[in-house]
Amino acid sequence: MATALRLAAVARDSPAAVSKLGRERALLRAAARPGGQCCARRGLVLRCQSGAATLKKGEAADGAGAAAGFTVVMKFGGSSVSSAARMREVADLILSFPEETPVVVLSAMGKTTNNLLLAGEKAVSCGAPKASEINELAVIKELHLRTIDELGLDSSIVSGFLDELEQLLKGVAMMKELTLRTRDYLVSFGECMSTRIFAAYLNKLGKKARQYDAFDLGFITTDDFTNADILEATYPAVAKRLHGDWIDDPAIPIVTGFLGKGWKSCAVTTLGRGGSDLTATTIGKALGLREIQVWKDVDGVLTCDPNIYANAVPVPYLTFDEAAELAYFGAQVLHPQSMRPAREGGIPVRVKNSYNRHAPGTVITKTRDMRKSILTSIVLKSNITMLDIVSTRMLGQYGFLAKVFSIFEDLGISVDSVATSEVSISLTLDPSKLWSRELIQQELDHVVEELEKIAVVHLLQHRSIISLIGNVQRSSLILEKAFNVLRRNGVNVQMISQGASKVNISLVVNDSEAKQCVQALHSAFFENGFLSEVEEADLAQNRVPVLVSSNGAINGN
Ligand SMILES: Nc1ncnc2c1ncn2[C@@H]1O[C@H](COP(=O)(O)OP(=O)(O)O)[C@@H](O)[C@H]1O
Ligand SMILES: N[C@@H](CC(=O)OP(=O)(O)O)C(=O)O
Repeated sequence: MATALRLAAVARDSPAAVSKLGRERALLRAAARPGGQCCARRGLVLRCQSGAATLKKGEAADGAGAAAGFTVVMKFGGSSVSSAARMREVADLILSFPEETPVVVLSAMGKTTNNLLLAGEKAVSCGAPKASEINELAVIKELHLRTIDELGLDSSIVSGFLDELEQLLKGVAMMKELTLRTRDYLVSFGECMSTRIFAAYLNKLGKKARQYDAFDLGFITTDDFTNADILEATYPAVAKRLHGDWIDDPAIPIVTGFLGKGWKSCAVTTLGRGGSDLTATTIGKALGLREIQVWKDVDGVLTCDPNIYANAVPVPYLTFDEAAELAYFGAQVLHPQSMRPAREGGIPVRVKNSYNRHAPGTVITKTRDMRKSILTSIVLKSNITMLDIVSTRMLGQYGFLAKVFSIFEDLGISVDSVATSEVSISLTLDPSKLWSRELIQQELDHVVEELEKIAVVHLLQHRSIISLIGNVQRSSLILEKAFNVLRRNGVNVQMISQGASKVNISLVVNDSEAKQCVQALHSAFFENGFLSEVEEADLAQNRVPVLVSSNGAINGN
């Protein structure tokens, strides 16, 4: 009966989960294995929580936050909590919203994740006696101990983790090997320490806080180490735990971003770089909260990457679809998968600047007013690989596309943008793969080898995808303007692709000309009065305002 209820809750939470019930059943059995409430932190395998995914009757994931008093998720990235001063600032920011009862999600401090990865890589080849001397280990120790000291906390909060980290690096050095599983365990130290420091600091300020490791809280994932997917059972498990703890003893939850627990391995997993955004939106959906806030070091989602072009300006509103495309095509500001739970839960996401808290930021919702919108943002993904595949079969022979894509399927490589004709296909390889690993030359050679059995293949490297995220109804105008700019700059576009949702037009150019293209496109679309010219023309033609939903459907005229 309890299992049936749990499955019903999973099914209600998301109809898509129904198809996964077999796996969920096994997962629920795994979650119910004895092991106590508390996961053993030390060691690569975590004990499974007892009844992690149970829901009592009437204890729905939807609205559980409201019942427990939680109102928002506030996620702070590494840049927001990079020092003691920043932790003070973030605590002050949270306390400046006394009307809110937040669930707080934190990333690792500053560049700690990068440093942990570098330390792991160095450990593989440095030899066990030298593992303690790895420079990045010293940087991590110094940062965390200094932060503890400056916040007036007890060093025992992190000293056990720092000792264990050193032991782990020695182990890697002895084995001369860093598996993906060990890599995930290694990087988990960053979030485990930042959240403990911050929770202790809030408690010191007199604001009751409770630290949670996501892998202990109910974040259940696939076992795809370094790029795990969150499973449906996570939602009721997280809701139940946060809700229950709040009822027993109210305290602000401080949750590790980025981490989960593999459903088969019971080991620590990570959600891909930047995965704390996904942790935040998952909690938002699990608790049915009013809003999900992701606090960054920029004034919201910008018209392009400020590192590529400093004149980028904030985009005030986005749909979930626009934000997802933007993230998927390489805008580092959001994790590519993070919009999914927010969209499913219908919960607005607000991207804010923790260094400039009064800036309005970007609000991401299902629909938005598109009256004045033409181009929303320009995204650049460099160093991608493009394949030109021309069939050696006769014109009109069917099955060519199927054959090509079955080769990619067999080799486990995802394809991203595609343009086709009767006998040829141009495609780029999925940049989301690059979040977790580089496609190595060997793999590319193998793809070409397989494809050459049915086609003539050209492998083109050092290409960039420029993605124009914009208004569904204005694609001709966007294309006209973009091609004008590119022609004036002497750039030849090598591939064009417009997805079915039409919020994204992708152009492939050479890496060497890509930055200059983005700058020229940005100044043409956003800086030279183009928008007002179009607006005036629209007014003259009496165009009617439209709303566009996140799936691209047009509401209104
Ligand atoms: N379109 C964009 N809008 C805003 N920031 C962007 C964009 N593209 C890239 N970025 C980069 O993303 C960074 C913020 O994301 P991230 O580093 O994940 O923040 P955090 O660590 O605070 O979560 C910015 O500092 C900026 O350099
Ligand atoms: N610390 C992890 C997870 C994360 O989300 O970080 P950030 O919020 O700083 O992008 C990373 O660096 O990937």
